[in-house]
Amino acid sequence: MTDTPLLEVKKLNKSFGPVQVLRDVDFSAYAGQVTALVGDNGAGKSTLVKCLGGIYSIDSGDYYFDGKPVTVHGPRDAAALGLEIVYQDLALCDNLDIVQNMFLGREIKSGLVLDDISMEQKAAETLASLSVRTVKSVRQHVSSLSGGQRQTVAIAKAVLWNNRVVVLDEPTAALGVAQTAQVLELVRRLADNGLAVVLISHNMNDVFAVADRIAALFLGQMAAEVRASDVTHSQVVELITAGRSGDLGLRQNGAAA
Ligand SMILES: Nc1ncnc2c1ncn2[C@@H]1O[C@H](COP(=O)(O)OP(=O)(O)OP(=O)(O)O)[C@@H](O)[C@H]1O
Repeated sequence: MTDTPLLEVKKLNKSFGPVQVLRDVDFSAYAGQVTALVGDNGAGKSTLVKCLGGIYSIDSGDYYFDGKPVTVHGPRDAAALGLEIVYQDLALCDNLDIVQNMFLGREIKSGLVLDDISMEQKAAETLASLSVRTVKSVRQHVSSLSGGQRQTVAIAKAVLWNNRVVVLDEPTAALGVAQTAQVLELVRRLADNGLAVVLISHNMNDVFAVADRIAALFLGQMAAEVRASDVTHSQVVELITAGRSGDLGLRQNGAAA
């Protein structure tokens, strides 16, 4: 495991009008690792990832990618760095098949016509590289897929474009037990393939099943960034609900200390 972050923000601040939502937030994501971003409702998780993805401009703070300072002024800048966010609503088109969804807006063309064979091959290769076996045909319409399969397609779409950081917003929120297990396996595989994965989750079982690191936001401040192996479920719950955990000692950043 490398200890140099692929993506890092320092002292990030973000307000909406008079309301300061993120205060001096430090956050890092590492290649080959899953970083769980946890926090109560309204703690600032979505706002943080939208700042990372250039959807919200930041008020102040430093953004580093591959150890170098970068400026992210919009989603295109984040996409150019290789960062993709997979939102809860997945933004898939029901009336299109898997290949069409994966290449939507970025179709491969041969001259003026769509190169369906290349796109089909690449879609199938991407799913195979992620060991996805639940999808029978890449020509299946997305409307016919289960929730877990849809999540899988959205994640595969995110990795198709050589992204280096993939942010997953509650990927198992709407799934049953078996599909949750499949999606978590996929999340783990993304990291094992070298991607930096950021997993927003409220589910402690999911977090401990796949995360290498846990970053806990509390009322817009980073309460702690810790290795998952260094903390217990109840310590993380304390960080989420109280912003601190009495017996975590110096490893936490001390937002509410
Ligand atoms: N566009 C906005 N304008 C004003 N306030 C906002 C805006 N977006 C978010 N907020 C506020 O910022 C705070 C953090 O919201 P955010 O959605 O980032 O939290 P979250 O941790 O993702 O919560 P949840 O788990 O419920 O999705 C909340 O108090 C929210 O009301």
